[in-house]
Amino acid sequence: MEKYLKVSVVGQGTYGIVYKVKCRSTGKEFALKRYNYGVEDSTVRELSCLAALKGHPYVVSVHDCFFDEGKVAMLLSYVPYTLSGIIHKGHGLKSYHEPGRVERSIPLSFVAHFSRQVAHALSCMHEMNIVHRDLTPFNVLLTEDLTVKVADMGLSRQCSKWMSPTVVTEAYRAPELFDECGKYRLEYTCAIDMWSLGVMIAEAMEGEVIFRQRLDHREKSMYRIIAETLGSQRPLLRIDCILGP
Ligand SMILES: Nc1ncnc2c1ncn2[C@@H]1O[C@H](COP(=O)(O)OP(=O)(O)OP(=O)(O)O)[C@@H](O)[C@H]1O
Repeated sequence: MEKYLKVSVVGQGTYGIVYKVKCRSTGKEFALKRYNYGVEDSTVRELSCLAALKGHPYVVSVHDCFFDEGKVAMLLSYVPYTLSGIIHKGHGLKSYHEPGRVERSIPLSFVAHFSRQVAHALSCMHEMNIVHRDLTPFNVLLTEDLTVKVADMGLSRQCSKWMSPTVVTEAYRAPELFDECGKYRLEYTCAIDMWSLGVMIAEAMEGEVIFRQRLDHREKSMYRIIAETLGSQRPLLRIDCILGP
């Protein structure tokens, strides 16, 4: 770790803290993800999935793994933007401005661009029978030139018949993970990642999180929110935005 200087904290999640660090000799920037706990299942899964996907153009690259202050730490390429930041704050979108288009927060060309790259990464993972299980706009990172880097594989694993159902951040969780009463189901496939991708595409098109508790609603199960949103009068995606006038 002496080789690197911690510059700032760039993220904090359930499993660890992520620092921006600088190599003392080359000045090159990296992200250092230091896990909160010892060598847990999630640590091993994340490392083995990232190792299996090493070299994939749309998956974050891992460069090294060592101990930092007694905890396991992983050195990753530093990727400055999150898809969430771009959708909701427009970070990094300058090069995707389309003159003459109806004003919207996210140009359609960018939606097509990120969807294709995330789908490419998922297709490669699914071919290896790896399911990501936590695909959200916070875990889809983008470089300065807006290349997608899928990150956070802490919940990723080899797909099998029965798996833990308590996965994926609620708003992006596929309906097959729970039933109408909100009870969890153990049987699902890699298809849950495709649902999460679809929800992210809808979020980018609409500029807001699609499946969420509304202030005027009483507490509802996510299953109900999904059913009511998809069954509502208002079309979720405006087809005129896709096809143009
Ligand atoms: N390679 C990276 N470059 C820059 N920022 C990163 C990188 N990896 C992660 N981050 C930032 O840190 C945040 C948390 O990282 P990550 O999702 O890997 O941690 P986690 O503890 O597994 O989180 P979660 O609670 O979502 O499971 C990300 O949302 C992102 O903002």
